[in-house]
Amino acid sequence: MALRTLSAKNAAALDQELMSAGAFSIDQLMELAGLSVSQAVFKLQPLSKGKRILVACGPGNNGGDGLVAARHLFHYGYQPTIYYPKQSKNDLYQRLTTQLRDLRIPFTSDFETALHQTDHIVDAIFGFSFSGEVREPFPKVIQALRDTKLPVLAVDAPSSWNIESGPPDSGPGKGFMPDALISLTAPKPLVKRFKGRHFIGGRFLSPEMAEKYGLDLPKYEGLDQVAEVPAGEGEKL
Ligand SMILES: NC(=O)C1=CN([C@@H]2O[C@H](COP(=O)(O)OP(=O)(O)OC[C@H]3O[C@@H](n4cnc5c(N)ncnc54)[C@H](O)[C@@H]3O)[C@@H](O)[C@H]2O)[C@H](O)CC1
Ligand SMILES: [K+]
Repeated sequence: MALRTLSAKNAAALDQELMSAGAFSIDQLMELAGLSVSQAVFKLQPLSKGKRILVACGPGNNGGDGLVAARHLFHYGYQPTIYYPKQSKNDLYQRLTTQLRDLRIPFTSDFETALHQTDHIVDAIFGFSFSGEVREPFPKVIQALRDTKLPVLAVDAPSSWNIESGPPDSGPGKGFMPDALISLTAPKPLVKRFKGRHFIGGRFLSPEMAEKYGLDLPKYEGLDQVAEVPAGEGEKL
C-alpha cells in the first residue's frame, strides 16, 4: 500500500471540508473514526487475551473518538473504563458520555490505579491539534503511558508527539513509543518515526477528496473499517 501523509494544517482543512462541501456532520465522522478505533483494538487485543480496556480521553475530538470506541467495545464484549479528566460541555461530548453512563461504563479520575486494572490502553488524549508543551493534568498521564508495559494503541498520533516531526526531545513524552497507531483518514508526517503496528481508519473519504489532498485510499477489505499498513511502510514515506 503506497501511503502519502497529511500535515496537521491539511488534516484540519480536510476535516472542515468534509463537514462543509462534503455534507458530513461531526457526529458522523467521529462515529466512523471511533468505530475504526474499536476494530483496531479488536485486532490487537482479541477478547481471549483480556477484556479490560482503559480509554484515556483528551478534551478535543481525539478524546471523542475514544468515547465512541469505548461504546463499540462494550457491545463487542469488552469492559472499558474511561479516564476523561477535562470533560467538554459541548453537546456532542455530553451525549457521548451519557451513552457510556447508560451502559454503566465506569469513569475514573485515578489513572495510575486504573492502569493496574487493565489489559490494554487506548491513547485518545491528543490528535492533530496538539501543540506546545503538555499541560496539566496530562504530563503524568503521558509519563505513565510511556512507562507502562501494557500494550498501548494511539489514536491518530501518539499523544505529546509533534504532528510533523514526531517524538519530543524532552518532556513527559520523551521516549514514548506506543505499540500500535491508528491514523485517521490518512497518516500524519510523524509516522515516519513510528515503530509498531500501524492501521488506517476513518473509511469516509471520497476518491475526489483523496485526490484533492494528494492521499491514497487504503485498501479496506470487506466490512473492515481499518486497514493495516505493512511493517516498515511508514519509514519509506
Ligand atoms: N477527518 C478525520 O480524520 C477526523 C478525525 N477526528 C479526530 O479529531 C482529532 C482532532 O481533533 P481536535 O479537536 O481538532 O483536536 P485534538 O483532539 O487533537 O486536541 C485539541 C484539544 O487538546 C488541547 N491541547 C492542545 N495542545 C495541548 C497541550 N499542549 N496541552 C494540553 N492540552 C492541549 C486543546 O486545547 C484542545 O482542547 C483527530 O486527531 C482525530 O482523532 C474526528 O473525530 C473525526 C474526523
Ligand atoms: K492520541
